Amino acid sequence: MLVGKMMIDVPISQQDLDNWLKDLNLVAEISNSKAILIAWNAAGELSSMLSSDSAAGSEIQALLCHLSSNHSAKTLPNATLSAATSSIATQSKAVSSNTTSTLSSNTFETSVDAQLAQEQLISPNESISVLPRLAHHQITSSLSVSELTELVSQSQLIIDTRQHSDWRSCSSIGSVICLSLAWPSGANFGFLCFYHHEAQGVDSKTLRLAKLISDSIQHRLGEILSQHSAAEALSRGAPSNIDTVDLQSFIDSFEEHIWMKNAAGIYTLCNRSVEKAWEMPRSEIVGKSDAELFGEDIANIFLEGDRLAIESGMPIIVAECLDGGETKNHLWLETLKLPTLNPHGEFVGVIGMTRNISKHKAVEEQLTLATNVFKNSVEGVVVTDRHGNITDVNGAFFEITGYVRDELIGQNPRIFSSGRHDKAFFDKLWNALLANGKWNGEIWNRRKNGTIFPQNITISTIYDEVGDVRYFVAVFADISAQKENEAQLTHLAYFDPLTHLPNRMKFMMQLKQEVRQAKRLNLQLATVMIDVDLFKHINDSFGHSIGDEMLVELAKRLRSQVGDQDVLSRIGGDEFVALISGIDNSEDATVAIHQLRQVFEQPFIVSTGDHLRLTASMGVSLYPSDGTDADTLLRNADAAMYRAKNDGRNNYAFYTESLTQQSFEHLKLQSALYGAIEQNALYLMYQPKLDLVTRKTVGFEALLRWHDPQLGLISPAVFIPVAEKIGLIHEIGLWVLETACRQGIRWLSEGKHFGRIAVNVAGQQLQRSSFVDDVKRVLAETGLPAKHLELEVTESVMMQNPDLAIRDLKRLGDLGIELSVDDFGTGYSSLNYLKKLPIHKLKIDQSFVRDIPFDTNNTAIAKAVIALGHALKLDIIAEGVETKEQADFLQQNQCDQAQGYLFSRPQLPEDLDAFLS
Ligand SMILES: Nc1nc2c(ncn2[C@@H]2O[C@H](COP(=O)(O)O[C@H]3[C@@H](O)[C@H](n4cnc5c(=O)[nH]c(N)nc54)O[C@@H]3COP(=O)(O)O)[C@@H](O)[C@H]2O)c(=O)[nH]1
Repeated sequence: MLVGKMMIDVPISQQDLDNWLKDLNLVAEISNSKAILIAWNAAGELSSMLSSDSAAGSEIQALLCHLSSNHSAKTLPNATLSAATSSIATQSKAVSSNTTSTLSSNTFETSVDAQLAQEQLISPNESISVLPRLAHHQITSSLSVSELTELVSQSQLIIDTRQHSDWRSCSSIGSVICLSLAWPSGANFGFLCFYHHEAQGVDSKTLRLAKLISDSIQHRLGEILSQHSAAEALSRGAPSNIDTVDLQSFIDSFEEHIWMKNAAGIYTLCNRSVEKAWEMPRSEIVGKSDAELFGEDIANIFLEGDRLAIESGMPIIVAECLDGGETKNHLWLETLKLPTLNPHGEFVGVIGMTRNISKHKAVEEQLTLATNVFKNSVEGVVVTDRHGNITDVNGAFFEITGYVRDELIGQNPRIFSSGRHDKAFFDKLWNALLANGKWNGEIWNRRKNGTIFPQNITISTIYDEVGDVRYFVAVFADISAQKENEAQLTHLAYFDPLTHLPNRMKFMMQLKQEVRQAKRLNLQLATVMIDVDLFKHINDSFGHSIGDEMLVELAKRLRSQVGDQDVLSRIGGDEFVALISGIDNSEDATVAIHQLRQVFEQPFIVSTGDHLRLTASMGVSLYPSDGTDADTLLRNADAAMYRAKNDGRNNYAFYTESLTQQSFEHLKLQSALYGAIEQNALYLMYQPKLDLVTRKTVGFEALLRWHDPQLGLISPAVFIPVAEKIGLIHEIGLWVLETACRQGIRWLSEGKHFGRIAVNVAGQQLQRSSFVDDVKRVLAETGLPAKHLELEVTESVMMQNPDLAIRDLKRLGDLGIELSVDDFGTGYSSLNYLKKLPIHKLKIDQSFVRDIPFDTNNTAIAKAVIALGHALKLDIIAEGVETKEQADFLQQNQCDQAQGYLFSRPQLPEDLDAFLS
């Protein structure tokens, strides 16, 4: 059975109020008590208040406060309580504005004064203010009328409030009767109280009288409701009987499920949608209860919704979820439940209109899920509008970037720019994003604290219904740790953990790359395999940790001996391999080997304090002569190394055996050259230079000679390049200059005229920044006037760095030294530079002098050089003149000077008297 306690909004006439007040006064008088009637409208507002004693305001207030505080103390937290007095006054105003419920003379007055009086009357005084305050909403909604009535009916007759736990605090009331008043349907109307300030003041007789009045009022309420319903129906012009067939057709036309249950909860009506949804015909639905149709669990859910609607007395919307079991989806229903009354105001049942909102719920669930994913994602998420302005970011984003929300909303993501990517990168990104709707890649961005970090980021375009760009969503992960791990793994994969040198795999990659480049640029390479001799003995005798120490130190030493462009790798326990690039021939490789071998000259001082010595065997293969691919080069270097080992260790070998021989020669030469100066093995010879017209001596060229006790006479054409390679050329060059200058001084002191002594300057000498100062110092130290000195610099050296040459040669020229371009015609001279160079003379290379005047090419070149030199106002000297024909030709073609075997071979100074005047 459904129980209805709805609020009913039917106005009460003044006449009825007056009559009820009279009854109240009468009983109050008979029983020597005070009476009060309080009524509510459908909105839960105080609509009528009748009192037998207009002066009993504080008692009424206490009564109200007591009832409400009693309730609110149980159900409402104090924090929800708000100032009450004005609210009660407002209620009074609502009462006064209702003309049908105007209060009689001994009710509260409706005039403004009376309202004010009432406001004062129910304003909190000292004693009341300690009670919880009564707010409008507490009476009207939080403390519902039904609850209040329930409280009232529970305490029908309290003869001594001090003995009653609920009433003990209400000190102004000694005894009280409270009766609830209801409409015929059971809906609350209000309540009736008789009270006395003393205990026992209200007795059972008063109770009987009160019940009489209560019954009378309730009876009258039934009549009022009937009259009101009839009048309403009349004014609407509604038919008294609804045609049920038409009604059925009407409700069948709705998609929603429409049904009606009577007061007993039995279905009396349903539409076609219900039949379809419940998969049963109307005949099986009508006449049955929810429990009969659906079983107890579902029935309870439906009945709970009905109960809420009936209790509230108003249409309500309830959402009901029916469990679809494990295999099926839940069914979500949203039902508008409307409690209905008959014309007599009696509850007759509930009308329901149900929609299936499962789809809506599913979308809602998806949204909740998406929101939670967004919030809780460990990846940073940033959303921008189509202009790129940030509209949302998630928590992970803050954690990763260090920004807070307010700093980001409305900003453009370019504030994270690290500067690592150029415009072309972002152009590509945007093109992909706009063309494909998606872009994924790695970006370096900047945190708020300025540090930059790598992200793996996916940017997606979100379009609206018409396909226009609405948002961009970027989801990214900070991959700093991943990058570090990758770098560590790469290092582990490609580098030796002990020495941190590239390992075999890395070496092979580099070797392959170098071979490709050497092929392209026509270069040569040397691969040097280095195997430490008998390293096992070190490990066995001193332990592996000492062995490791020595390998680390050895790696360091070897690394310091190879160039920045060269590669040094540890490919095995005691095996290293060096890749030397930028070599022109096997001699260059020999020089590199010599340098590598030097690292074994010093002992290795290990942590035990021991001074240990190592030697190594080395094998060399050259690209392209010993192999044109990486594998072959390494294999052949290895084979050469084994040959060196077999030859007694502490040795080296070229893969091509003849090169090994050459290399040994070269090394011998190299070693011998180191001691040549100290051993006085170097000396100078002088070759006269003559004026071609007068045939008089104009000078001598100083030519270096080396006679080694073991190796014999060695040509400067052989040892000067070696001296350059091993860095001895500066020392040797200075010795030549000093020796030539001293010879000049000697001749001067002997009164011999020699013109100028010409000294050859190697390229490396000129490149040295101290060269000009060195020359000045030698002139100063020897005392030779600069006008007796000439320096010969080859054309190719001058043109290597013409700007530097111009600067230094000018300084030398300013001293009074004459400058000649040696081997002219063998290199490429820029005429532009040539005319800027502070030079005095061009020397036609002997290769062009040979066979003139018979060789037409050389003849033409010689003529051209003479013409060019003269055009630049330079003297021309021809070298290597061996025949009279050559001399005649040169003379006829205005060549100024000549030197060569025709006139004299290079000779010792004491043999040159014939050329000195
Ligand atoms: N940096 C230095 N280079 C030097 C020095 N001394 C010599 N050199 C250079 O070595 C190259 C070889 O020199 P050399 O063997 O001395 O040969 C010179 C002459 O002896 C030779 N010559 C002279 N006349 C004739 C000839 O009629 N026929 C012929 N076949 N050879 C002849 O020519 C060389 C001249 O050299 P240069 O005038 O310098 O071109 C050589 O390049 C020397 O420059 C030194 O102290 N420092």
